[in-house]
Formats: sequence, C-alpha cells, structure tokens
Amino acid sequence: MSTTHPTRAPHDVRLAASLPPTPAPLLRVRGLSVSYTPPRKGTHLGTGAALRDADLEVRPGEIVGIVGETGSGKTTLARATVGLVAPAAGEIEFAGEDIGGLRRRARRAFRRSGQVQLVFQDPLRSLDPDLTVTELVREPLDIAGTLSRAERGQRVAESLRLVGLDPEAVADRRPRQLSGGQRQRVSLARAISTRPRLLFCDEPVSALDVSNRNLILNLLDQLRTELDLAVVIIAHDLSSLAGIADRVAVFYRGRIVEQGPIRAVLEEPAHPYTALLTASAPTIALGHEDRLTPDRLRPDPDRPAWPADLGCVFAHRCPFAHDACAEQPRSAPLPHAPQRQSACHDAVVWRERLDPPHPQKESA
Ligand SMILES: Nc1ncnc2c1ncn2[C@@H]1O[C@H](COP(=O)(O)OP(=O)(O)OP(=O)(O)O)[C@@H](O)[C@H]1O
Repeated sequence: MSTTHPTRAPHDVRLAASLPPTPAPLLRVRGLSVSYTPPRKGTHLGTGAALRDADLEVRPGEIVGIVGETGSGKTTLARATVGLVAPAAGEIEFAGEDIGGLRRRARRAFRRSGQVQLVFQDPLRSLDPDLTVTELVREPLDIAGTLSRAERGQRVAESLRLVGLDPEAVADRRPRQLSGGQRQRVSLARAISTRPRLLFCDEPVSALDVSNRNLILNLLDQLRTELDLAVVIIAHDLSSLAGIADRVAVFYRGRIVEQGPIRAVLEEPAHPYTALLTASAPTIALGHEDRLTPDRLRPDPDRPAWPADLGCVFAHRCPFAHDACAEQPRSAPLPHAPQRQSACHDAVVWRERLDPPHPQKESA
C-alpha cells in the first residue's frame, strides 16, 4: 500500500508552486563564440577566439556582474550583444528576437534603436571632447530618430536629472569641464536617453575614487528600479560587484567558467578559478567552512608544466588538474543547485582534494 498522500504534491513541486514565476530572460546567449581574426582553413573560429561557447541569461530588472582578468572576453560579449561585432557561432536572443543572426544592415538598425546600450570604460576617452553635455546626451536620440526635437530636449533634461545632474548647470559644459564622477553620470545619461531595456557598463567605476564608486554603483541600482532596466556590470574584481549584483558570471581566457547567484558563488565557489579570486580578496570571501587561501589553490611547483592550450582553460594553473582535464569541460548546472553552473569536471568534488593549510606559509 502506498504511504504517499494522494492529494499532496512532492515538496519541491509545492515549493516551486509557491515561488513567484521567473520572468522570461530579456537576453539569452547560447554557445556564443566571437573571433576578431579570420577563421583558419577547416575551422569555424579564428586563431585565439576572444570568446568561446558562452551561455548567459539576463532577466528584466536584474543586475548581472561579469568578472575576469584583462583579455578574458568580457567586453567582447557586450560588443556582440550590442551588435558591434558579429558572432562566429552561437545565438543571441534579445526580448525573444534573434539578434545574433542579423545581417549587417539589420544589425546596425538594431544598434541604432538603442534598446541595448553600452557604457564604455573611460568617459574621458569615450565622450567626444568637442560636444556639450546636451549634445552628448541627445546624440543617441538623434541617431534613433524616433522623437521630435522638443521631445528629445525634454528627454535629455529628464535623463540628466535621473543621473543626479542639474540640466541647467551642466547643459553647456564639455567633458573636460566636469569632474570624473560627473563625466561618468553624463555617460550614463547618454546611455539611458533611449530608454534601453538592457545596459552594459564596462568597468563603470574603475576610473573613480572610492566615494564616487559607491555613488555610481548606487545610481545603477536606482536606475534599474526606476527604469525597469537590466544591467550587466563588467568588472576586473569581484569586490565592486559584491554589494550590488544579483548574479555573477566569471570569465577566464574567453570562457565563462562559473555563474550563479552572487552570494552562493562567493560563499562556495564551484570552480577553482573563482575560489582563487575570492581567496585573493578575503574581504569578500563569505565561506566559513574552510579558509581558502591562494597558497592552497596553486599547483604543486614540482608538478610537470601543463601546456596552456591543452584542454580546460584553467588546467595549467589548477592544482586539481588530472587526465580528464585534457578536454575542456562544458558548463553544466551543479547537481545540488541547478541555478548555478560551473565548467569544471570536478565542480562539486575539488574541495575534497584540497591540501591542508600550510601554517608556516599562512602566517608568513
Ligand atoms: N578589436 C579587436 N581586434 C582584435 N582583437 C581584439 C579586439 N578587441 C579585443 N580583442 C582581443 O580579444 C580578447 C578579449 O578581449 P576583451 O576586450 O573582450 O577582454 P576583456 O575581458 O574585456 O578585457 P579588459 O578587462 O582589458 O577590457 C583579448 O585577447 C583582446 O586582445
């Protein structure tokens, strides 16, 4: 005789039913590869593809952090999504529309529509020094060409106010006549002037001092609420994302090696590279159960060198690399946490192979 109550659904089904429905992704990237060099004969990717086989989803109103060292492909993902570079392979879907497969002219029309905007790294270099603030913020509206002249004027003033600038005070100034924080606000006003649904911010605070950093990050948080904006923040270091991002994707040498809700990723990294990042920034490492230190996450110096281009992108720096790592692992959901993904053959078990801490080295 069955002991299960006939009207009672299993626990996880009841739990799922009690949760609010997850909105459909605004951006869905699947198997995206981008190469800046022409493909070699017999291959579909150029030598040294800048981005390989990337999967990423961004939901409306969400803040997703992208972290990784220089040259790991973060900006390339943003440029491909905005339509500045064509993918070599994979799909990019925005609001249900296939934008990765658009031909050159249609891609340009999408870019000009301003539905996805990119805020570049350094406002001093990316803002035209000869234009006034009004001209800079109005330019994307002129390009999109959907508003009348009067409406554009109103939208410029509204956008400046949204980023905390007084339109009358800054309208006629040029970038050099503004402080670093004000310039970054002008970049943001320019990006939101078309009322995009998705904003990529490339290192939005790296050129700013600490007090301005927090102001700009708080402003991004505020804008996502006020404009129902999804924001992708690209950063070198996890610490600038810790207080603001809902989810994080970790890039290493052109691949997304781990992604998931930021707190879970910081508390219990599922990829040895993420563990190394958190261990190198102890102020943000939230895990308590074993203190990961960079020492414990480096290969044994006596191990024979692993060729940097063999298999897993991180194997040459990974203390846990073994024969299976001669093949690049696909990114896969963690068995115990399907909302998280790791591209590690040993995503769940590498911790068990950690050497004990080296007391002398740690106290040194
Ligand atoms: N226009 C380009 N032409 C050729 N190669 C490029 C171009 N832009 C980027 N690359 C190369 O593509 C790779 C990924 O670069 P990308 O700018 O996406 O990295 P990133 O993670 O954003 O780095 P950073 O943090 O320094 O901005 C790097 O090897 C880079 O040299």
